[in-house]
Amino acid sequence: MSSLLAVETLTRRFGGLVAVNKVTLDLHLGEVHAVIGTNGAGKSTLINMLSGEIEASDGRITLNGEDITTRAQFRRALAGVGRSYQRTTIFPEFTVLENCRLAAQAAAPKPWAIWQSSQSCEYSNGAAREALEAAGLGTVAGRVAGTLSHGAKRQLEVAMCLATKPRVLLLDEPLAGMGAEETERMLSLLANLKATHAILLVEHDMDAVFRIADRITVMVNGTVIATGDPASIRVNPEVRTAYLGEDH
Ligand SMILES: Nc1ncnc2c1ncn2[C@@H]1O[C@H](COP(=O)(O)OP(=O)(O)OP(=O)(O)O)[C@@H](O)[C@H]1O
Repeated sequence: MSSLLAVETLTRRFGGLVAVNKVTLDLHLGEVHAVIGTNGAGKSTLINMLSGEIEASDGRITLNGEDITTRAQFRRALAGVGRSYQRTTIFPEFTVLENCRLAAQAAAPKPWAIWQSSQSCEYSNGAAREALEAAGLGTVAGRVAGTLSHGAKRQLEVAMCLATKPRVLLLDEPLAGMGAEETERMLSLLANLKATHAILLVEHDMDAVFRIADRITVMVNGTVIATGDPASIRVNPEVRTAYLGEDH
């Protein structure tokens, strides 16, 4: 299977600290690839380099075989790399649909359309509605976003990401702060989305990761110590010692 997004020896230094050290991994359509690691392992830095928020110090990122290592963030988004954030990025006073519509418009193929009222923009409306349906929020499109539950807000963030029509989804802790029911909803959403997307999932909820991931990459201090399917990662002695502890 050819990879949609590939990372080769990707490195990021902050002064003397090597936050991400020669990381190599790839993302495939139809796969959830989870990246796990203790606090400070370099997971967010990795996602930030993939989305184009921060520059790589070294290494290469390719999207569909094309080198995008130095491509600006908005150009990567247009090319199909979408991300959600650890922090909530929605506008609480706007409706669910409006939030999605703004995300769609910002990533519209016609950037000049930003001057057009998003309400009357057919493209943004269509993309927003489609994304809300896919994220299971179709019935709350008219609700003011700030009144949603925490779990629904995280779903909205995924919907906003979907509204940009990405092929690659970079998800930074989408389950953070969720209750059991909300977690289930998000996991079934991800299971549905993976058929049409390549998904990178950074997540601290290990039970969820081991259930949903097709592949897991384990990072310690910026370096990948193991990559494999959940069964092989679960029994990997180095991973158990470095990260998982004895209860997995
Ligand atoms: N802008 C920055 N300037 C300097 N150091 C940074 C910067 N961003 C991250 N770091 C450092 O890089 C290392 C990796 O951080 P990063 O946030 O990527 O880890 P993480 O695995 O995402 O952690 P967490 O699970 O807590 O979110 C840490 O030591 C962090 O302090």
